[in-house]
Amino acid sequence: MQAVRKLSKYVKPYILFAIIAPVMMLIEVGMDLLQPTILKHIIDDGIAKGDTSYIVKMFGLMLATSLIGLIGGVGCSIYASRTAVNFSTDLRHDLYETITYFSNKSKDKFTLGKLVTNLTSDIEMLQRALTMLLKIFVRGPMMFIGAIVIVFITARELFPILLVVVPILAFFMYYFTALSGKLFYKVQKVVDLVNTKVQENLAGIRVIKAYNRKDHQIEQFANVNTQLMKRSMMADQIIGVLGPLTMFIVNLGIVAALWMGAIKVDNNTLQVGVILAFINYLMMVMHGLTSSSNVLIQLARAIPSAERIVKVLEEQTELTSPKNVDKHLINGSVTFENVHFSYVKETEAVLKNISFHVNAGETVGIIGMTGSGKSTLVKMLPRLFDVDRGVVKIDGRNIKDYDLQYLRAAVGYAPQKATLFSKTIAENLLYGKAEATEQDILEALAAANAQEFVDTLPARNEHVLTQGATNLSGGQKQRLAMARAFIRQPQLLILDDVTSAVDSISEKTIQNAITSKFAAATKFIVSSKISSIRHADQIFVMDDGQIVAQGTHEELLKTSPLYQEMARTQAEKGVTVGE
Ligand SMILES: Nc1ncnc2c1ncn2[C@@H]1O[C@H](COP(=O)(O)OP(=O)(O)OP(=O)(O)O)[C@@H](O)[C@H]1O
Repeated sequence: MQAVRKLSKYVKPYILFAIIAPVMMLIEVGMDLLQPTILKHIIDDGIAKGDTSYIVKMFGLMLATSLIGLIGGVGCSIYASRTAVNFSTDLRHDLYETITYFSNKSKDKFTLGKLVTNLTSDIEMLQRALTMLLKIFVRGPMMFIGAIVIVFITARELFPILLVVVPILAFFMYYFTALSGKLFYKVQKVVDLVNTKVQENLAGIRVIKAYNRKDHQIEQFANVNTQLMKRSMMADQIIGVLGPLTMFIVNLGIVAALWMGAIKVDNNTLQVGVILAFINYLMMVMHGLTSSSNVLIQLARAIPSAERIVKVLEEQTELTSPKNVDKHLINGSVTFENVHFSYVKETEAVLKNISFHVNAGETVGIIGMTGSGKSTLVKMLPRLFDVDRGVVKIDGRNIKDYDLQYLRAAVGYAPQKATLFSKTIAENLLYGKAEATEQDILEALAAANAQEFVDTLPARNEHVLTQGATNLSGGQKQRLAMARAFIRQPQLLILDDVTSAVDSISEKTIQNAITSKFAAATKFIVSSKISSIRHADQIFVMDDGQIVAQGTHEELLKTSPLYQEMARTQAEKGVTVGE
């Protein structure tokens, strides 16, 4: 419930609509409540007495109240949906923004499937709940209370029936409403699982096909799908009992009213119109209660959604950016002092006691076994993750003391996995530098040795990439990702294993371009190939989260057994280690 209160601020800008909607609903309910009484008068004072002009007058009144009720109902629907749609649009916007600013740790914590559920079905659930709340929350109780009061005033002879029927109805409504909250919470959990599975399977569809795991994946999906089916079925069936059950109780009430009424009419102590009006009001009592309970069920379903959304909105980004810091020009010298880092708290560190200093403009090669922490080390520079212990400094200043945006603007980072967007090549490069000119784009593409293949595409720079850039080869993707880092003209250039899928001739061209065009930038080149880093000013050899050796290519060939081993195996495999 606290989550609902926290989200109520999103209704505030539309508070006027949110007030008008229930007021309009009051008008509709008021008119609805008048109908049975008018009917009673038509029967008892008009038809029974043969007073035609009275009957016509009452029909006119009935029509007028119906029309006013219609205006109230339509008005309520319009304003309720205006409030709810605006509420959900604003909330979706904020949620999306929050997720965009998530730290990588937060992104790993909330799975993609959960975040997609948050942005789609959770918000939709809240929108529906709000619409119902504004439309029906007034209608239900008003109709319920109004009908009871009118029966007490106009059909007191049959009032005892209400005294029996209403508590029974109320008990069942309460019971089912409480139950539905628990049931739908369980359903939502499986919806998360289904979304995560869909997301994962679709993203990895090529691997699944290549490894002939289609049947296995379909079977896995079928399992979660069956779980969802079972839980949804259980929830729907249990909640589905409520409707017929309430109708049954009301029917018993009608039978009792007819029986009691018939005796009283026979004794001339009751008029027929009163019985008819009572039956109508009894139905209204039931509708009032059912719609109130429907709103409560919808709210109960929306509460877990609200809680999940609030959890995302309140996720503390561990990365904080200091305010109003002076933005002196970044030169690019880098110092790591006793840096420790682990992705998951209380697990073995991925970076252990890393210390080094790199002068601005130097090239650092990072090589090591798979999983030794190379990518993790370079991710500390643009603060994709923050160190657990120790300090990372740029130009002698702790990177946490830099404005985050400013710091990142100085870094050109081409990650190991070339993530490109389903936009044109030019637009993808503009992610690196929004204000880049056509000339900048051409130069960046040339430096990444990508111009040649881009020129062969029919629309060249305007060639639209598919989602995940599946219409490019691995090496082409890597070259575009590199061009995106180059176009920034960064002070710190980080290339994380970006030439693994690039042929050796192209790699040589790229290396030459980096040396000539980015002479002033400090360059971190992660690679598993010695040929990619052998000219670096310093090479770090990493093993199990530590820098186990450091020096130039020639020095390491003499001093580091691990480096020697890598050089030997790469030479045996025919990988060029030297020129
Ligand atoms: N997001 C993450 N969450 C948890 N653990 C992670 C995450 N990313 C990497 N790791 C773990 O951290 C360790 C170091 O990973 P890292 O990617 O830095 O290695 P690497 O040396 O770059 O490997 P490779 O050469 O295979 O790219 C590995 O054991 C890996 O499983």
